[in-house]
Amino acid sequence: MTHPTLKSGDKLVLASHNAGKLAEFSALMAEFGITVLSAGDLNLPEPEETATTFAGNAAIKALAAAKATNLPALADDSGLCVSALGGVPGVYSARWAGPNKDFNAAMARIEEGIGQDEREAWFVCALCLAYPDGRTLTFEGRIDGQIVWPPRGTNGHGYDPIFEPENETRSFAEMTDTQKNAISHRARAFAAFRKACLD
Ligand SMILES: O=c1nc[nH]c2c1ncn2[C@H]1C[C@H](O)[C@@H](COP(=O)(O)OP(=O)(O)OP(=O)(O)O)O1
Ligand SMILES: [Mg+2]
Repeated sequence: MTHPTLKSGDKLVLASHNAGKLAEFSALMAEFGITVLSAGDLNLPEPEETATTFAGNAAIKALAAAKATNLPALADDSGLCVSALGGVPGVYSARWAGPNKDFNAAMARIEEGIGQDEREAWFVCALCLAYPDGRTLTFEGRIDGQIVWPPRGTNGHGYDPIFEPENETRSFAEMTDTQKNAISHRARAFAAFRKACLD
């Protein structure tokens, strides 16, 4: 075993205000004995996500939380990239849903922008682990698939109802948390984080 950066009993701040992500992380983190505190529990502000890359925004969020709490912090920046839209909404995925988090409108906007035979899309997740002293480690995961219409399923969050991963017949929203966590962009980024920092 190499030197783990986090061990059982350590505290980790999950620097996300997104309930759907937090539910997925709590399942992924369950077996490690790390005490997870969320940004919402700690009343941490949501920093502006001013970077143009997922990794850049994950670092902004993780560093802000680590400095505010004096604890290591893990942030997730993620989004849905649509090939026919040149990779948009991408880092703007949350902003497309607006302040009221209207993902029905955001999903319709995607469908309106693409044709019947240009359905290719992928989810990206960048995870950044930051320490109060400013050190950072970044990990990425991606899953390819296609945009389906109409939206299908009621599980999950965000754009899950219109994303069908490749080699699957169900959308993410038709899968259980366990099924999604076996293949998702977030799970793939988490596996890299886990290998470097937890195992
Ligand atoms: O597995 C996913 N299934 C469906 N939709 C997803 C997923 N992963 C990211 N997404 C979409 C929705 C989310 O709103 C946006 C990420 O934006 P992003 O800024 O990283 O997250 P956020 O603002 O919701 O919470 P926070 O920044 O506090 O972690 O991309
Ligand atoms: Mg955000």
